[in-house]
Amino acid sequence: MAVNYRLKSGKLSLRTGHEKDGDGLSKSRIVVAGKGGVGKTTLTSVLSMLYLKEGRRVLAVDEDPQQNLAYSLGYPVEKSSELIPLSKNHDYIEEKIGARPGSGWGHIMKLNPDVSDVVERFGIRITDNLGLLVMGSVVSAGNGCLCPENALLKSILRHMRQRDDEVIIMDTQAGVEHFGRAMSGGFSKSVIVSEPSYNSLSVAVHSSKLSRELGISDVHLVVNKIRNEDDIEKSKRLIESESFSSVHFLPFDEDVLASEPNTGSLVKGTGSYVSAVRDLFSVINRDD
Ligand SMILES: Nc1ncnc2c1ncn2[C@@H]1O[C@H](COP(=O)(O)OP(=O)(O)OP(=O)(O)O)[C@@H](O)[C@H]1O
Repeated sequence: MAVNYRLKSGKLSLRTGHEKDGDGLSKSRIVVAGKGGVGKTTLTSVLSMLYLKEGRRVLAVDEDPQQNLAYSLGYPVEKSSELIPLSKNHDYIEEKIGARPGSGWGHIMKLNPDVSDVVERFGIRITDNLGLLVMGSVVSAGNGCLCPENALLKSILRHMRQRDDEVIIMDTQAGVEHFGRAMSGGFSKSVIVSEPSYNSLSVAVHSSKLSRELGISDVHLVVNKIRNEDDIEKSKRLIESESFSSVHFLPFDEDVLASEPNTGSLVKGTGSYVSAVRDLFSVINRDD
């Protein structure tokens, strides 16, 4: 099956805010976005593991309310009650923002608090080189509610410490608010995941435009769960109007479903999905 097709019109390596550490290794910050259920968490997890295999440190950030990234990375499901997202940690929110969620109006909120301690205090160490921060999200009718939870999440992305040679990779909820937060947090690349359907690709094209408008211009598209050549041809037509840094087609692979919830076994294998993700991995890191 054809995978990792790259659009001729695609621009490569437009980057902003891309830091290098003392050894010249890139301090990448990657945001993974897309419609619900398209495969964002699985991909975030497999990419994280590929970075680990290269000897990099990874801080995986879960901004998806489904909160499945932990299990996908190997955190025991039996310990789920210990996974409290930061958006629900009311004591920390009050300590940093000066207001408790749900405490009503009339408080003066600190909008730029020092949250550089967040990874040390609340990060979950899954392995020596793999940390996880479960952010959670704020469900609100409109975008960007001015509530203490949102103020905290925004500050965390802006100020969380990134260690030398560490990659930060963030799994997001469906929607677009996270691009604003990611940009203010210095994210340099977005990986937009879609299925090969009209609705899903429309969201992907819209997300790509927003990502660029909000300052993240290195945008890679992943069309996941490809079952045949028709899926590829249809997808190419539907994304014609948009230019991506690269476009990748990942096959539908029963092994992915069988591996749930922990993607560890996938990465050890040579199945069609993980092989295609390895190609994606080398393209998104090509210029780092
Ligand atoms: N290439 C693939 N082949 C087969 N199944 C896949 C593939 N990629 C992901 N899946 C399956 O699709 C389902 C959704 O995947 P995942 O949870 O990663 O998506 P998501 O975008 O993070 O979802 P949500 O938005 O609900 O958090 C899972 O059951 C996963 O195993």
